[in-house]
Amino acid sequence: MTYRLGLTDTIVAISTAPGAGGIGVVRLSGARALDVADGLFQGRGRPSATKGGRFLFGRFVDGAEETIDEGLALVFRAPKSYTGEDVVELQCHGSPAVLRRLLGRAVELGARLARPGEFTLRAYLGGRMDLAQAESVLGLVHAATDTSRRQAALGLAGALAKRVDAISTRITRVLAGLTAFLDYPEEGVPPEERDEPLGDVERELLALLSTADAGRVATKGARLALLGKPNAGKSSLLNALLGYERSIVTPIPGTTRDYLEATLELAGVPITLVDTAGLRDTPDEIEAAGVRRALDLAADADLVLALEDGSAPREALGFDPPADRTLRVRTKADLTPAWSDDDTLSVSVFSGEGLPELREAIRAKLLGDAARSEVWLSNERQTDAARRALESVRAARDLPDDLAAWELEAALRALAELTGRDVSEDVLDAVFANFCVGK
Ligand SMILES: Nc1nc2c(c(=O)[nH]1)N(C=O)[C@@H](CNc1ccc(C(=O)N[C@@H](CCC(=O)O)C(=O)O)cc1)CN2
Ligand SMILES: Nc1nc2c(ncn2[C@@H]2O[C@H](COP(=O)(O)OP(=O)(O)OP(=O)(O)O)[C@@H](O)[C@H]2O)c(=O)[nH]1
Ligand SMILES: [Mg+2]
Repeated sequence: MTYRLGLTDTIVAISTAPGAGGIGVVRLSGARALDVADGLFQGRGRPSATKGGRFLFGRFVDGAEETIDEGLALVFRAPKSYTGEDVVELQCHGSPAVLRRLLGRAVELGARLARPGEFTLRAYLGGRMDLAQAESVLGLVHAATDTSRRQAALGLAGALAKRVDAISTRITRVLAGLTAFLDYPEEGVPPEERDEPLGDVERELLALLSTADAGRVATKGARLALLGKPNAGKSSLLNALLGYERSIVTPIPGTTRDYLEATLELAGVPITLVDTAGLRDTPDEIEAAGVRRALDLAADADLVLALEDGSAPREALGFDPPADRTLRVRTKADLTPAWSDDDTLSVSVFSGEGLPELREAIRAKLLGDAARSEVWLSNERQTDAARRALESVRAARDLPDDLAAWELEAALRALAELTGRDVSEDVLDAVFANFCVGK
């Protein structure tokens, strides 16, 4: 399927969520939107005779002029609309039956059902937003937490494109200098016109790339696995973080056998907590399977909480925690400590001590410095483009002027791809395929 086909069609879709709602919206966009609206709406005036930015009250009628529902027709005239084309919104009562009849009537009158994301695709192709903004629309539609909503809202306002454009401008300036000097190779470009600005560009790209993990975590959420020896207090900590007794706790080592998941929101990030079987060698086949599973879960987790009982003599963890994504936790801090360690957070689920610090440490580990950054890279497509730009800039720094110019051009292309000024149809297909119909 390619999106470029059918761009002259007038499209229609139900834009509100499925199910009953106070109000439902059917949206039309394209050259014939006003005609189609004329054919199914009867009010004091005709949509085609209405100025942009105005609405009409009336009734929606079927082919036999029977009333489907009463409601509003909102008229937007090209180019002042979401898509940049003529748009009519039919706002009716939000029942699936009404919405389907309206949709069917619009199709009878010549509109085509919109594909997922097609309204936003038209807005993009019409130059009303860049690709990063279109992805932010998707982010806003799917925002599960306030952090992801905020990032998407910033993206929609063009914050990412603005930051990328600033980087591109610096590269372009260096490139212009290089090109000017290409005719006089014996002189060479002075460092303040080449090495210094490229160093700045490299640092800016690195800073931008450091936000990618946070962007991914904010949109997709993170998985946190609790690991440790039997009786370390894993299930107790899971329950304490959740605020309810999800997992069985007993004084008997080996209580948790299969893993168990629960979700919560922490620092605006959707988190899946995974409780696992205590790590030990055991002849019990079921428990041993649970232990193997625990190790697999740790390998896949975004963050591992490695728990050790602070009230008992310290023993080996029983596994190799992944260094860059582990937080070490000393449990049962309300009891007399048997050991201590500066790199370990002490918590007690009984007294509650250390729990706020643990939440903060989780937040810092997942979001890092990005929490302070204004804009984040929010998906793999954007991150990949930024990474390629960085590679080219780095390569350019070590190359003679003529080859460096070639690399800088590649960096500029990668950045243009990031904001979507230079993308292939395949990329567009991939981006918009994730949208829902009506967006
Ligand atoms: N009813 C409704 N609500 C909605 C949308 C919509 O399409 N319909 N949106 C869809 O995502 C979002 C708002 N986004 C929009 C962005 C631009 C225009 C628009 O018509 N812009 C014109 C006119 C501006 C003006 O009159 O000042 C323009 O920019 O030229 C409409 C919606 C969220 N709420
Ligand atoms: N005093 C004290 N006891 C705790 C604390 N956390 C857990 N315990 C006790 O330690 C015992 C084991 O706790 P669990 O949460 O079941 O430990 P686990 O790591 O899930 O154990 P397995 O499922 O067997 O691997 C229970 O008796 C808990 O009440 C704590 O903070 N303080
Ligand atoms: Mg347990």
